[in-house]
Amino acid sequence: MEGVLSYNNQEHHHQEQQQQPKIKKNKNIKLGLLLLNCLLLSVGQVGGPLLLRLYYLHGGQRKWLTSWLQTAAFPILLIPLFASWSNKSRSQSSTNSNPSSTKQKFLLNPKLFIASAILGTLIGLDSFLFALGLSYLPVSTSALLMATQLAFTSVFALLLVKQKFTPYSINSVVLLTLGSIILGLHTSGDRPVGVSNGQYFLGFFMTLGAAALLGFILPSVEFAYAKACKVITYDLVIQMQFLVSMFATLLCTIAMIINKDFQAISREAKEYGLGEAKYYMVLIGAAILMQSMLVGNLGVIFCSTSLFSGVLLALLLPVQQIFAIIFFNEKFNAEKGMSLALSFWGFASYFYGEYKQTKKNNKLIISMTTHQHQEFPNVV
Ligand SMILES: Nc1nc2[nH]cnc2c(=O)[nH]1
Repeated sequence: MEGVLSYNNQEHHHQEQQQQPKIKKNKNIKLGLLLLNCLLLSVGQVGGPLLLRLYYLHGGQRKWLTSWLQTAAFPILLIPLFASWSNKSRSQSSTNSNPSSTKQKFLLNPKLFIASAILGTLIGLDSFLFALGLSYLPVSTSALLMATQLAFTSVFALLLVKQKFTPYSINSVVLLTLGSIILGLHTSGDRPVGVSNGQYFLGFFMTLGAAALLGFILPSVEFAYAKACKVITYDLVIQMQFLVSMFATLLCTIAMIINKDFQAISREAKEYGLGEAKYYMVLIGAAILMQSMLVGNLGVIFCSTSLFSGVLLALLLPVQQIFAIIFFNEKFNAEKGMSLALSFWGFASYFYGEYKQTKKNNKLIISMTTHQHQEFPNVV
């Protein structure tokens, strides 16, 4: 008996040793994916709205066109999708493994398909609200209203995915919200020229609506992943991103057709302040960057949580202002500096909380494994 136990112990130890590098490798892959998605989200969220603003600044007026641009670059997702498919079929043919699984290219079940359609329609609507706000409001007011986005995300994350809050994450939400409010409170760049009272208030409520809607969408994505009844892989996430963007683009395309926006593009290009070629470059650049933002967003939620994605978006608000200072010669003032400092502090607080939690979880796993190993040496 003792021999069997010690044999099983040895075997268990051997398997544990074998699994450890695998677990570590998976952890590293997930960390790499998280960093990549943070980068995609950051580049898109800073650059995309700046290019949309550049479109409005030099004569662009089409709201549904700018909404459409926020998701229309979704066909570029076919590149990673085809790369992954061909990679899989190559590795399967080389190992001669189950050929039927090669056919399983479409990973979404009906539940996820419906979720993607609903989320896509909501994102299309959010894009319109966001685009309208961007055209009627000064940057400062827009930032002030966008400050509420993280609060909305936190509340919906609590309701939908039972997000656990720690003193660090609460501190982070408060600091980041405060940072964005300070950003909005400076009154220098008030109502843009040519914007009427009515348009100003429309922009105000539309931006608030966009903040609330995205605050709802982010935890809903996490909710959809959790309720999918399926293991969520990154391949599946890209397929979902493709569908979500496709449905959002469909909504905006219908609105553009009704509004006769497609016919207006060439006319607008000819009259654009920076010239025709730059007009198209701005549109294409905005579309690619906004797609990058969406892909990064859904990816960050997959690797982490919707709350983290909301925290990152809030941090990027003052960073966007810094880039506006660099590229649009906007003024830098004390409020912008203070907002940036508070946002970095909030972000650092969130990270420290996560770091402490991960350390605690790791300790718990180690002590549980050792305990289980001592109590049930035969259990692998
Ligand atoms: N609501 C909302 N929509 C967006 N679309 C692109 N960026 C944003 C954002 O920060 N908030």
